[in-house]
Amino acid sequence: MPDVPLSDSPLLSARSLTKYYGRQLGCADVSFDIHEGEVLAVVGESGSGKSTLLGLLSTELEPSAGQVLYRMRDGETRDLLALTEAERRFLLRTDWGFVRQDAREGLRMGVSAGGNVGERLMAIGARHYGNIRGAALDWLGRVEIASDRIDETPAAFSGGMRQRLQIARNLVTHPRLVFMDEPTSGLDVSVQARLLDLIRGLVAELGLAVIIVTHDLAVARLLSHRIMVMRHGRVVETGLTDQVLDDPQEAYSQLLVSSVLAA
Ligand SMILES: Nc1ncnc2c1ncn2[C@@H]1O[C@H](COP(=O)(O)OP(=O)(O)OP(=O)(O)O)[C@@H](O)[C@H]1O
Repeated sequence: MPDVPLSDSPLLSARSLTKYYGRQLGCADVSFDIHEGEVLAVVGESGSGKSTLLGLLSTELEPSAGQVLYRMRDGETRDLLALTEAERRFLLRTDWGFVRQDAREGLRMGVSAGGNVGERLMAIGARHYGNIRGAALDWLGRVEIASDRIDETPAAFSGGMRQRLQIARNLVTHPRLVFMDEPTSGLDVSVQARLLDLIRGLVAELGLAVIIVTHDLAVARLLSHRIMVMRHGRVVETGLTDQVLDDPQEAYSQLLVSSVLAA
């Protein structure tokens, strides 16, 4: 578990977030705070509402009720629903990252690796080709992608490399908050371990706040300070990761931890 000093006021606060898809409940009454430098894992079985929650927090989905408050870079805390389109774009392009399970959704598959990283910089106004390429090279190095692959498209990359490229693309703008949706699922165990190591190192080094959705409790254990267990769209239990995993209080969390449930 990374050891990072935490700041005083929350970076993001979810307040009674609720989402219905028609009559189908996505998630209900979810509230929590996250601070800079803090990693929160959201765990639960398939259909428990994890992706819905991530969609609400990142403004991809509109809540049926509740709100998300976010402390902007100027220090002002804002209701995400009340942001202008330009402010929302700034968050999505600069202050937030989003690492997706399927790299094809998080990368531009027809654009070179260097272009994938450089594009995020250009979106925030970088224009100097040499600087952009330099920053892209630097970030490819940090995620352990050899510099001679910079002009290749991610279509030629392995699953692990694609995820590392997604990380570089997201982190190049120095976001404060990164959403991760099952970033290591579907990869071989050894590739997963290397990726988790990399994520863990970068998160600690950069003091990132991360909200990571995972069905894998080992991933939650390795990366997160706090854990939130969800079931049927509701939060069942929340607490420090080691406490919840070593001594779950709720019957459902006990089942989840004891692997009785296929999470
Ligand atoms: N677009 C949608 N339309 C209707 N119902 C949806 C939609 N998206 C999700 N749901 C429902 O909302 C509930 C929560 O789903 P969600 O995808 O958030 O769970 P999850 O924990 O992320 O699951 P998974 O791990 O399988 O992605 C489920 O009952 C699901 O069927």
